[in-house]
Amino acid sequence: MGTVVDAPVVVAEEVTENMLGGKKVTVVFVLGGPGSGKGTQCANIVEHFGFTHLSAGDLLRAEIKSGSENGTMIENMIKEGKIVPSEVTIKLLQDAMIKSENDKFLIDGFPRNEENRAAFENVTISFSLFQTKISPAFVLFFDCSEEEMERRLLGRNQGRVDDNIETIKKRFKTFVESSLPVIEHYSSKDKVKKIDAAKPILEVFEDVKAIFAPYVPKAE
Ligand SMILES: Nc1ncnc2c1ncn2[C@@H]1O[C@H](COP(=O)(O)OP(=O)(O)OP(=O)(O)O)[C@@H](O)[C@H]1O
Ligand SMILES: O=c1ccn([C@@H]2O[C@H](COP(=O)(O)O)[C@@H](O)[C@H]2O)c(=O)[nH]1
Repeated sequence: MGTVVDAPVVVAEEVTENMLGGKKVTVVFVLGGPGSGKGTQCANIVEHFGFTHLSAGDLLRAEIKSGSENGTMIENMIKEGKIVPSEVTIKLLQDAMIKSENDKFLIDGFPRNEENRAAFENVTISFSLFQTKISPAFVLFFDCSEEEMERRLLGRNQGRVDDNIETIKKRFKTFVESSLPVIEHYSSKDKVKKIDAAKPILEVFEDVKAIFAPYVPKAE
Protein backbone atom coordinates (compact mmCIF):
# COMPACT_ATOMS: atom_id res chain seq x y z
CA MET A 1 0.00 0.00 0.00
CA GLY A 2 1.32 3.49 -0.88
CA THR A 3 1.73 6.29 1.61
CA VAL A 4 -1.28 8.59 1.92
CA VAL A 5 -0.21 12.20 1.46
CA ASP A 6 -2.54 15.04 2.43
CA ALA A 7 -3.30 17.57 -0.31
CA PRO A 8 -1.38 20.81 0.35
CA VAL A 9 -3.49 23.47 2.01
CA VAL A 10 -3.31 26.68 -0.01
CA VAL A 11 -4.20 29.68 2.10
CA ALA A 12 -5.52 32.55 0.01
CA GLU A 13 -4.12 35.92 0.95
CA GLU A 14 -7.18 37.73 -0.30
CA VAL A 15 -10.75 36.90 -1.33
CA THR A 16 -11.86 39.40 -3.93
CA GLU A 17 -15.25 40.11 -5.54
CA ASN A 18 -15.81 39.59 -9.25
CA MET A 19 -12.12 39.33 -10.19
CA LEU A 20 -11.58 36.82 -12.97
CA GLY A 21 -8.51 36.16 -15.11
CA GLY A 22 -6.87 39.34 -13.79
CA LYS A 23 -9.81 41.64 -14.53
CA LYS A 24 -12.77 42.98 -12.54
CA VAL A 25 -15.90 41.69 -14.29
CA THR A 26 -19.46 42.98 -14.43
CA VAL A 27 -22.04 40.22 -14.79
CA VAL A 28 -25.73 40.67 -15.63
CA PHE A 29 -27.96 37.60 -15.55
CA VAL A 30 -30.62 37.69 -18.28
CA LEU A 31 -33.58 35.52 -17.31
CA GLY A 32 -37.11 34.90 -18.55
CA GLY A 33 -39.19 32.06 -19.94
CA PRO A 34 -38.32 30.22 -23.15
CA GLY A 35 -39.07 32.53 -26.08
CA SER A 36 -39.45 35.66 -23.95
CA GLY A 37 -36.87 37.40 -26.18
CA LYS A 38 -33.66 37.16 -24.13
CA GLY A 39 -31.38 36.39 -27.08
CA THR A 40 -32.97 39.06 -29.26
CA GLN A 41 -32.46 41.78 -26.66
CA CYS A 42 -28.96 40.58 -25.72
CA ALA A 43 -27.91 41.18 -29.33
CA ASN A 44 -29.15 44.78 -29.01
CA ILE A 45 -27.37 45.29 -25.68
CA VAL A 46 -24.10 43.98 -27.17
CA GLU A 47 -24.38 46.45 -30.04
CA HIS A 48 -25.23 49.50 -27.91
CA PHE A 49 -23.47 48.87 -24.62
CA GLY A 50 -20.41 46.76 -25.47
CA PHE A 51 -21.25 43.70 -23.38
CA THR A 52 -20.27 40.18 -24.42
CA HIS A 53 -23.25 37.85 -24.73
CA LEU A 54 -22.82 34.40 -23.22
CA SER A 55 -25.89 32.25 -23.82
CA ALA A 56 -25.69 29.17 -21.60
CA GLY A 57 -27.94 27.31 -24.06
CA ASP A 58 -25.67 28.21 -27.01
CA LEU A 59 -22.58 27.07 -25.07
CA LEU A 60 -24.29 23.76 -24.30
CA ARG A 61 -25.34 23.31 -27.96
CA ALA A 62 -21.73 24.04 -29.05
CA GLU A 63 -20.54 21.42 -26.58
CA ILE A 64 -22.83 18.84 -28.23
CA LYS A 65 -21.50 19.76 -31.68
CA SER A 66 -17.87 19.57 -30.51
CA GLY A 67 -18.30 15.85 -29.82
CA SER A 68 -17.51 16.29 -26.12
CA GLU A 69 -17.98 13.33 -23.78
CA ASN A 70 -20.91 15.20 -22.19
CA GLY A 71 -22.60 15.77 -25.57
CA THR A 72 -25.14 12.93 -25.45
CA MET A 73 -26.14 13.70 -21.87
CA ILE A 74 -26.60 17.42 -22.71
CA GLU A 75 -28.64 16.65 -25.82
CA ASN A 76 -30.96 14.35 -23.89
CA MET A 77 -31.48 16.98 -21.18
CA ILE A 78 -32.29 19.66 -23.78
CA LYS A 79 -34.78 17.39 -25.56
CA GLU A 80 -36.53 16.82 -22.21
CA GLY A 81 -36.42 20.48 -21.19
CA LYS A 82 -34.33 19.51 -18.15
CA ILE A 83 -31.45 21.40 -16.53
CA VAL A 84 -27.91 20.24 -17.22
CA PRO A 85 -25.74 19.70 -14.08
CA SER A 86 -24.29 22.95 -12.76
CA GLU A 87 -20.64 21.96 -12.98
CA VAL A 88 -20.90 21.44 -16.75
CA THR A 89 -22.56 24.80 -17.47
CA ILE A 90 -20.44 26.78 -14.98
CA LYS A 91 -17.20 25.46 -16.48
CA LEU A 92 -18.34 26.55 -19.97
CA LEU A 93 -19.33 30.01 -18.71
CA GLN A 94 -16.15 30.54 -16.70
CA ASP A 95 -13.90 29.43 -19.54
CA ALA A 96 -15.70 31.80 -21.93
CA MET A 97 -15.35 34.74 -19.50
CA ILE A 98 -11.67 34.10 -18.91
CA LYS A 99 -10.97 33.73 -22.65
CA SER A 100 -12.79 36.95 -23.50
CA GLU A 101 -10.96 40.28 -23.59
CA ASN A 102 -14.12 41.99 -22.39
CA ASP A 103 -15.01 42.63 -18.74
CA LYS A 104 -18.81 43.07 -19.11
CA PHE A 105 -20.92 39.95 -19.60
CA LEU A 106 -24.57 39.16 -20.21
CA ILE A 107 -25.17 35.64 -18.98
CA ASP A 108 -28.32 34.59 -20.81
CA GLY A 109 -30.48 31.72 -19.58
CA PHE A 110 -28.45 30.96 -16.45
CA PRO A 111 -28.86 30.35 -13.49
CA ARG A 112 -31.85 28.12 -14.21
CA ASN A 113 -32.43 26.77 -10.72
CA GLU A 114 -31.39 27.44 -7.15
CA GLU A 115 -28.63 24.86 -7.37
CA ASN A 116 -27.17 26.60 -10.47
CA ARG A 117 -27.33 29.92 -8.64
CA ALA A 118 -25.71 28.75 -5.42
CA ALA A 119 -23.04 26.81 -7.31
CA PHE A 120 -22.15 29.82 -9.48
CA GLU A 121 -22.09 32.30 -6.61
CA ASN A 122 -20.24 30.00 -4.23
CA VAL A 123 -17.67 28.71 -6.63
CA THR A 124 -14.30 30.01 -5.60
CA ILE A 125 -11.93 30.57 -8.44
CA SER A 126 -8.34 30.52 -7.31
CA PHE A 127 -5.40 31.99 -9.09
CA SER A 128 -2.06 32.58 -7.43
CA LEU A 129 -2.86 33.60 -3.86
CA PHE A 130 -6.12 35.28 -4.78
CA GLN A 131 -9.61 33.82 -4.58
CA THR A 132 -12.68 35.35 -6.11
CA LYS A 133 -16.46 35.02 -6.02
CA ILE A 134 -18.75 36.32 -8.71
CA SER A 135 -22.19 37.80 -8.16
CA PRO A 136 -24.40 39.66 -10.64
CA ALA A 137 -24.71 43.44 -10.75
CA PHE A 138 -28.43 42.84 -11.42
CA VAL A 139 -30.86 40.44 -13.06
CA LEU A 140 -32.73 41.47 -16.18
CA PHE A 141 -36.04 39.58 -16.17
CA PHE A 142 -38.13 39.35 -19.34
CA ASP A 143 -41.72 38.79 -18.28
CA CYS A 144 -44.05 37.31 -20.92
CA SER A 145 -47.17 35.10 -21.02
CA GLU A 146 -46.85 31.43 -21.95
CA GLU A 147 -49.33 31.94 -24.78
CA GLU A 148 -47.09 34.58 -26.41
CA MET A 149 -43.87 32.63 -25.73
CA GLU A 150 -45.37 29.49 -27.28
CA ARG A 151 -46.36 31.45 -30.39
CA ARG A 152 -42.82 32.84 -30.73
CA LEU A 153 -41.07 29.49 -30.19
CA LEU A 154 -43.26 27.68 -32.72
CA GLY A 155 -42.48 30.44 -35.23
CA ARG A 156 -38.73 30.65 -34.53
CA ASN A 157 -37.78 28.20 -37.25
CA GLN A 158 -34.12 27.69 -36.28
CA GLY A 159 -34.30 23.90 -36.35
CA ARG A 160 -33.85 23.57 -32.58
CA VAL A 161 -34.64 20.10 -31.20
CA ASP A 162 -36.59 21.67 -28.33
CA ASP A 163 -38.85 24.02 -30.33
CA ASN A 164 -41.70 21.50 -30.60
CA ILE A 165 -44.92 21.67 -28.61
CA GLU A 166 -44.13 18.63 -26.44
CA THR A 167 -40.74 19.97 -25.29
CA ILE A 168 -42.01 23.54 -25.05
CA LYS A 169 -44.60 22.44 -22.44
CA LYS A 170 -41.83 20.72 -20.46
CA ARG A 171 -39.62 23.84 -20.67
CA PHE A 172 -42.47 25.99 -19.33
CA LYS A 173 -42.93 23.59 -16.41
CA THR A 174 -39.19 23.65 -15.63
CA PHE A 175 -39.22 27.44 -15.82
CA VAL A 176 -42.11 27.81 -13.35
CA GLU A 177 -40.91 25.15 -10.92
CA SER A 178 -37.14 25.74 -11.01
CA SER A 179 -36.26 29.10 -12.59
CA LEU A 180 -38.85 31.43 -11.07
CA PRO A 181 -37.48 30.73 -7.55
CA VAL A 182 -34.12 32.13 -8.72
CA ILE A 183 -35.83 35.34 -9.82
CA GLU A 184 -37.65 35.47 -6.46
CA HIS A 185 -34.32 35.04 -4.67
CA TYR A 186 -32.77 38.03 -6.44
CA SER A 187 -35.99 39.98 -6.07
CA SER A 188 -35.72 39.62 -2.30
CA LYS A 189 -32.27 41.22 -2.64
CA ASP A 190 -33.66 44.05 -4.77
CA LYS A 191 -31.56 42.98 -7.75
CA VAL A 192 -34.28 42.28 -10.33
CA LYS A 193 -35.12 44.70 -13.15
CA LYS A 194 -38.34 43.47 -14.70
CA ILE A 195 -39.22 44.19 -18.32
CA ASP A 196 -42.59 43.77 -20.02
CA ALA A 197 -41.39 41.45 -22.80
CA ALA A 198 -44.78 41.06 -24.46
CA LYS A 199 -44.33 44.38 -26.26
CA PRO A 200 -42.85 44.64 -29.77
CA ILE A 201 -39.05 44.20 -30.03
CA LEU A 202 -38.18 47.91 -30.39
CA GLU A 203 -40.40 48.93 -27.49
CA VAL A 204 -38.84 46.27 -25.28
CA PHE A 205 -35.42 47.62 -26.21
CA GLU A 206 -36.43 51.16 -25.20
CA ASP A 207 -37.10 49.82 -21.68
CA VAL A 208 -33.85 47.83 -21.72
CA LYS A 209 -31.88 50.91 -22.81
CA ALA A 210 -33.09 52.87 -19.80
CA ILE A 211 -31.72 50.17 -17.50
CA PHE A 212 -28.34 50.00 -19.24
CA ALA A 213 -27.85 53.77 -19.44
CA PRO A 214 -25.11 53.71 -16.75
CA TYR A 215 -23.12 51.30 -18.95
CA VAL A 216 -22.74 53.49 -22.03
CA PRO A 217 -19.26 52.73 -23.41
CA LYS A 218 -16.75 55.58 -23.14
CA ALA A 219 -15.96 57.31 -26.45
CA GLU A 220 -12.53 56.25 -27.83
N1 LIG B 1 -40.76 41.37 -28.47
C1 LIG B 1 -40.93 40.42 -29.39
N2 LIG B 1 -42.07 40.38 -30.12
C2 LIG B 1 -42.25 39.42 -31.07
N3 LIG B 1 -41.36 38.45 -31.36
C3 LIG B 1 -40.20 38.43 -30.65
C4 LIG B 1 -39.94 39.42 -29.64
N4 LIG B 1 -38.71 39.15 -29.12
C5 LIG B 1 -38.26 38.07 -29.75
N5 LIG B 1 -39.14 37.64 -30.68
C6 LIG B 1 -39.01 36.46 -31.54
O1 LIG B 1 -39.36 35.34 -30.75
C7 LIG B 1 -38.47 34.25 -30.97
C8 LIG B 1 -37.77 33.89 -29.66
O2 LIG B 1 -36.91 34.98 -29.31
P1 LIG B 1 -35.50 34.71 -28.61
O3 LIG B 1 -34.79 33.64 -29.32
O4 LIG B 1 -34.83 36.02 -28.47
O5 LIG B 1 -36.02 34.19 -27.19
P2 LIG B 1 -35.20 33.56 -25.98
O6 LIG B 1 -35.82 34.06 -24.74
O7 LIG B 1 -33.74 33.78 -26.15
O8 LIG B 1 -35.55 32.02 -26.20
P3 LIG B 1 -34.84 30.70 -25.60
O9 LIG B 1 -34.86 30.83 -24.13
O10 LIG B 1 -35.70 29.59 -26.09
O11 LIG B 1 -33.46 30.65 -26.19
C9 LIG B 1 -37.53 34.67 -32.09
O12 LIG B 1 -38.04 34.20 -33.32
C10 LIG B 1 -37.60 36.23 -32.04
O13 LIG B 1 -37.38 36.81 -33.30
O1 LIG C 1 -27.99 27.05 -17.90
C1 LIG C 1 -28.62 26.32 -18.70
C2 LIG C 1 -29.07 26.76 -19.94
C3 LIG C 1 -29.74 25.90 -20.77
N1 LIG C 1 -29.94 24.62 -20.40
C4 LIG C 1 -30.62 23.66 -21.30
O2 LIG C 1 -30.62 24.16 -22.63
C5 LIG C 1 -31.97 24.31 -23.08
C6 LIG C 1 -32.07 25.47 -24.02
O3 LIG C 1 -31.72 26.68 -23.35
P1 LIG C 1 -32.02 28.13 -24.01
O4 LIG C 1 -31.67 29.12 -22.94
O5 LIG C 1 -33.46 28.13 -24.34
O6 LIG C 1 -31.16 28.23 -25.22
C7 LIG C 1 -32.80 24.42 -21.81
O7 LIG C 1 -34.16 24.06 -21.97
C8 LIG C 1 -32.07 23.43 -20.91
O8 LIG C 1 -32.40 22.09 -21.25
C9 LIG C 1 -29.50 24.17 -19.17
O9 LIG C 1 -29.69 23.01 -18.81
N2 LIG C 1 -28.84 25.04 -18.36
